[in-house]
Amino acid sequence: MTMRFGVIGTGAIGREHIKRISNKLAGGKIVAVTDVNQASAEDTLETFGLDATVYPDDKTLLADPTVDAVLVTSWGPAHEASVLAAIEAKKYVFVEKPLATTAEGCMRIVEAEIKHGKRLVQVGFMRRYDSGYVQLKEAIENKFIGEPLMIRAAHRNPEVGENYTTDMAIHDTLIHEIDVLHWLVNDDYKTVQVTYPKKSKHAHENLKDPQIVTLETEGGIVMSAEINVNCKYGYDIQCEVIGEEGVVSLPEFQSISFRKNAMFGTNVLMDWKDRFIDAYDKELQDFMDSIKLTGEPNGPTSWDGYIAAVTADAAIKAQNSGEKEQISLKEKPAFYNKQTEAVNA
Ligand SMILES: NC(=O)C1=CN([C@@H]2O[C@H](COP(=O)(O)OP(=O)(O)OC[C@H]3O[C@@H](n4cnc5c(N)ncnc54)[C@H](O)[C@@H]3O)[C@@H](O)[C@H]2O)C=CC1
Ligand SMILES: O=C1[C@H](O)[C@H](O)[C@@H](O)[C@H](O)[C@H]1O
Repeated sequence: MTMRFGVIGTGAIGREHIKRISNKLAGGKIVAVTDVNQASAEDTLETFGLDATVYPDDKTLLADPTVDAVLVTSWGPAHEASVLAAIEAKKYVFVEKPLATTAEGCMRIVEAEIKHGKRLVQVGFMRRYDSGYVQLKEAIENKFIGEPLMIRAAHRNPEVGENYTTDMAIHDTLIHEIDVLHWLVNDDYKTVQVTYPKKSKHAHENLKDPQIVTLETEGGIVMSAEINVNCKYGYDIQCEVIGEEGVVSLPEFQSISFRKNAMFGTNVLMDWKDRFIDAYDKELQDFMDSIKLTGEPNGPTSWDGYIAAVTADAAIKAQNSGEKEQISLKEKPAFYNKQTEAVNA
């Protein structure tokens, strides 16, 4: 049975997902698209050879009985309304981060999903499908390094535009580390603090860059995450877990090495599309496969989206206070307690 997708937001990642569902993954088909920029939606039909209907907005797209599931790949502030409308329409939803831009918005989605009675939503925290992070989690779970004590992470972009703000470093960029780091160690966050090293000359006037975010978990693990969005040299994601008896680190992205002009080196990627290309494929294939197999998606849940939103809110508070801020989560509903493994990790 082919899963028929409607796409809400045909921009950069929306097009990446249209391409992979149409040309690479098994079991999906794009049957509907919409974008507030209608020309963008129209353009996808020819660009990707889609046999799909262009709708004026998410509501009319969701009313299409041939749509089984939607991809919410619009701007973050638009996610909550589209996800709630999809749940109301009893459609499966794959939503790119953030689930919603506020913790309250995430809770509205959690409550709507619980009221519906079964999981419909998967959040696009794709790093949980990245083979490097999966290997880190296996090493930790197998006690290969003993108990994890500390984590050092870095999220480096080559550069960002003038529209990129200091708080985006948290809710748009570091949100990936916020989700994946507590998942790695299976521990809840307790506090967060933000410090600002010397400002990079490449950071625009109104941006504090780089930033160092220090997270502490309930179990006492201390995580230091560097956000550096004008590093110039590449798109570079680092993660090192220091344990009682050893250290495990993300592998460098696979590339040939070279010897030339008295130099020895390897290539560094410049774009997130390439660094996590396999993880994007796996998360969407798992979304389709697990729904077909169990009737529910089993990737990152709306509750994971809530945890990320609460933590990001506290980190943004810490950006402004300079203090160690508490991270206070509501009690996790039993509805989200079912442990699941990716169907095709
Ligand atoms: N998982 C990941 O690694 C990544 C996730 N993202 C997330 O994906 C989302 C989209 O990001 P990009 O594709 O980079 O942005 P983009 O700006 O390239 O595309 C967003 C599209 O959504 C459309 N749009 C905005 N509001 C809409 C609405 N209410 N209804 C329909 N269409 C609407 C815009 O016209 C635009 O075409 C963001 O939430 C972003 O955080 C983006 C890049 C990477
Ligand atoms: O979600 C993303 C991308 O995946 C990159 O990791 C970030 O650097 C970017 O800011 C964000 O939009």
